[in-house]
Amino acid sequence: MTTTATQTSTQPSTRTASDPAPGAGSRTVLVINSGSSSIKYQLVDPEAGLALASGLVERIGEEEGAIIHRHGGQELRIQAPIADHGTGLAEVLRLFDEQGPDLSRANVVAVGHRVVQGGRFFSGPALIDDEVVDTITELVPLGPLHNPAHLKGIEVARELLASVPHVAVFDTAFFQDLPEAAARYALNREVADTYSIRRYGAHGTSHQYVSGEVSALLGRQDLKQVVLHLGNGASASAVVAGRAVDTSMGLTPLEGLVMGGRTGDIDPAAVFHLARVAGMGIDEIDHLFNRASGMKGLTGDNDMREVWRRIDAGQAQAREAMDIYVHRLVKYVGAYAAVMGGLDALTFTAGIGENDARLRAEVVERLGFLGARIDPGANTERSGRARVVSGSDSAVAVLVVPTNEELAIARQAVTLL
Ligand SMILES: Nc1ncnc2c1ncn2[C@@H]1O[C@H](COP(=O)(O)OP(=O)(O)O)[C@@H](O)[C@H]1O
Ligand SMILES: CC(=O)OP(=O)(O)O
Ligand SMILES: [Mg+2]
Repeated sequence: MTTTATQTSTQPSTRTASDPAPGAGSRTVLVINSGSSSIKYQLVDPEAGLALASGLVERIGEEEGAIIHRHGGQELRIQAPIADHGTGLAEVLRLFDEQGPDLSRANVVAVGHRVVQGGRFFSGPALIDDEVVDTITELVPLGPLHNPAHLKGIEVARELLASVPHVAVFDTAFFQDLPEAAARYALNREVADTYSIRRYGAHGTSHQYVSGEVSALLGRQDLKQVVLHLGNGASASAVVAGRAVDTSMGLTPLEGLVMGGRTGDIDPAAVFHLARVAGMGIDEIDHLFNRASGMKGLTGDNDMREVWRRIDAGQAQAREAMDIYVHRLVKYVGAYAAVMGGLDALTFTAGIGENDARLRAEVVERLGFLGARIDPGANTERSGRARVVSGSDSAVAVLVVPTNEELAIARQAVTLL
């Protein structure tokens, strides 16, 4: 295990307190955002929009894991293998004990848990009890990469922080009342209804938060918006006047855009074909589509920075993979503009959306037919702040808005107290 401590100024988009002690009487929420191979966390003062501490557990289950814990302007980095999400979270709580801030003195009023798949059961945050845990467990087949991680996190957190309420905030909640034409597949009605097969979407907490920030930034509530959440998982949403009208993830977070390791859209007949002709089993195909495809399956690496390095080194397959990624994005933005009958604002968010100026420029260039024009200066600015990156001659406002699922989760969690 190696440990390094450094001064840091890189922080999530929640303002970070240089003085780690929350103001007298201010309430805080500990938010746990378990991804497929990582845990992001923040200790948040939801009223002030202030992160008192934040961090990240990376590469869970791999040979070389890492934990980054930030608070009071300090960043502590620990390198060690992390077996699973339960171990990772226990380690994070130990770091709070050892490095601070002291959770017992931080007036923690709730623990907020991100849960990707809530199926048709949750249209808002839920106080976690055994019944809610059972429902999240039943939904594992519809959130195979995420719900098992959330369950581990919930189990460990409820055990170690037993005196505060735990709240689940679902990625699917924002999409619960999608128009039926967007949510229902043209699958046999009886089968679809018996097995609850419909579009549930995901990343909804992020799409709701980011589209709300865009409305505030542009000073308009009636916007027709497309939000592109481009992280390791990636999704697009169409939002009209604050309500989601379509989204690219479907029954599970597999459908839609090209992702780090997931195919996104693919003809379901590929499944029949691989089973019949290649003799593959259903779990093998699941792994192939969910983990061994996307940018990783096309180039050998799921990190967009590495894909660009390979493009710059002249690797044709990497350039082709980027073309597939961009093509899919352009297709979705065009389709959603048609669905909404126009497009006022196009926003990029999450790890790739926020940081990859080159990708944004390529996508906006291809959307020139809609009148979209990038401002190269604003696009390549490295401030990390929410901003408009389109030119003054652009018919569509193009923006970069850092997502903050943790702050949004904290704000929703306190509504239940
Ligand atoms: N400067 C950058 N340029 C391009 N991609 C980046 C950059 N920084 C981070 N990323 C991408 O962001 C991804 C992670 O995004 P994130 O939203 O944290 O995903 P997740 O929540 O799914 O883990 C990484 O896979 C990496 O490809
Ligand atoms: C739903 C989903 O894909 O989440 P993430 O991007 O955090 O893996
Ligand atoms: Mg994410």
